[in-house]
Amino acid sequence: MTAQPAPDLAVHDLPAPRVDSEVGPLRAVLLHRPGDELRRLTPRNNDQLLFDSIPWVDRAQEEHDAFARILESREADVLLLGDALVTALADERAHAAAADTAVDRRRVGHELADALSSHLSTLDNQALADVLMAGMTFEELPAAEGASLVRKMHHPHDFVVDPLPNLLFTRDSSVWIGNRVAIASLALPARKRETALMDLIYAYHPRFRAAGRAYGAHSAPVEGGDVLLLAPGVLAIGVGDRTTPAGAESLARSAFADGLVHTVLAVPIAQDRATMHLDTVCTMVDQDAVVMYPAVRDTLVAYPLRPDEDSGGVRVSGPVPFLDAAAQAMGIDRLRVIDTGLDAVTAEREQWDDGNNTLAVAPGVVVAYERNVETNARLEEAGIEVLRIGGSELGTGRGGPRCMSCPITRDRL
Ligand SMILES: NC(=O)NCCC[C@H](N)C(=O)O
Repeated sequence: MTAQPAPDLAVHDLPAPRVDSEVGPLRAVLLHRPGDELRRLTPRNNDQLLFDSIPWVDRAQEEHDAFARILESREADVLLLGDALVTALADERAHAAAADTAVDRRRVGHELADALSSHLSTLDNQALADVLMAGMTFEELPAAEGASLVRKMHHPHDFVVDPLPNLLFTRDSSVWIGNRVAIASLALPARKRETALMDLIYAYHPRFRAAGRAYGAHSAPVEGGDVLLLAPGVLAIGVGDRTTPAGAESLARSAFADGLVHTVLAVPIAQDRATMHLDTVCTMVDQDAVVMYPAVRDTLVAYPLRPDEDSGGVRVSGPVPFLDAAAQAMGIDRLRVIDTGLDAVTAEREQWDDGNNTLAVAPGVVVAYERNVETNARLEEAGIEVLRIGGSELGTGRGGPRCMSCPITRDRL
């Protein structure tokens, strides 16, 4: 079996992939509607799978549907990752490669690996996509497959293929810079396999066939939540819990080599769960404005990187204050900071609940979680339009509207 042809896609009617900023009007975006992978979370595995509690899945889906509707109401075409994966699997090469991305021989042993691979190859596109996203337990593997020692010794509820509950955070696994896509190299074991799924989608979905790649999925870790396109030609890359210095340097090298940017600011951030990515403390809300966690406002620094014309490599300077370096690279007098400026406890609570993690749908218009009442009020006082969404269940994975979205096309400013 079993790749079935994809339905005809009117790919030419869709806006061409291209992202030059954080705030240009959003025209196409990749989201992931949370599904059965969230139903795998238990109090025993949620820490390892990077969730802080057990989400109520039906409600999470409702919250996510409302998020998608808001983006559509602002003229953004919403592509769902699950649909994109099924479409990609319609290509026989993707279907054949998919089993390899799911079968970990070291873990399941050679006997079972072969049986599992051949079982996966018999699945239709939708069923295979479901396993790739939601994983599979030993008890779900048909009894006839692989009566191995590994199978006998595992509990029936153990995973033979791990679920990927963090697919929800499409921001982290790929990033568009100009007309190229960088597939992230995710740092933690719970998310590493997301890279392989993004690789299949970008290689085999008809919509992305012409897309060039930047960086390399097997380079040092870079996660998209750390990558902010401050202005055309200017990237900020957070370096901390997830993205490593080597990852930032290798993305910079690649973006310079492709002529996508002229400056990269490598920005050290604390290696804590609360600040796992740069976009947990700072996101752009307008062409010249960010919302920022006050605790980092005056301490954030940057190491500016520029192409070294002589060596063809990367020249580094700094550290210098982040806000100054950003304004200079962006060619503006100053970067306006809407700091959440509240009392320290409220600011800390709202930062934890992704108050700083907004998604701009146009300059001065952002989507934000409604629960961050004080931060949203400060944004509105500063003239930013705030489109509120519920996130009580979505937020259990510690990510907000920016984390849950990968812009594919934004209009140029
Ligand atoms: N850009 C982001 O901050 N993404 C949120 C990712 C949350 C996810 N549970 C993780 O720990 O990777």
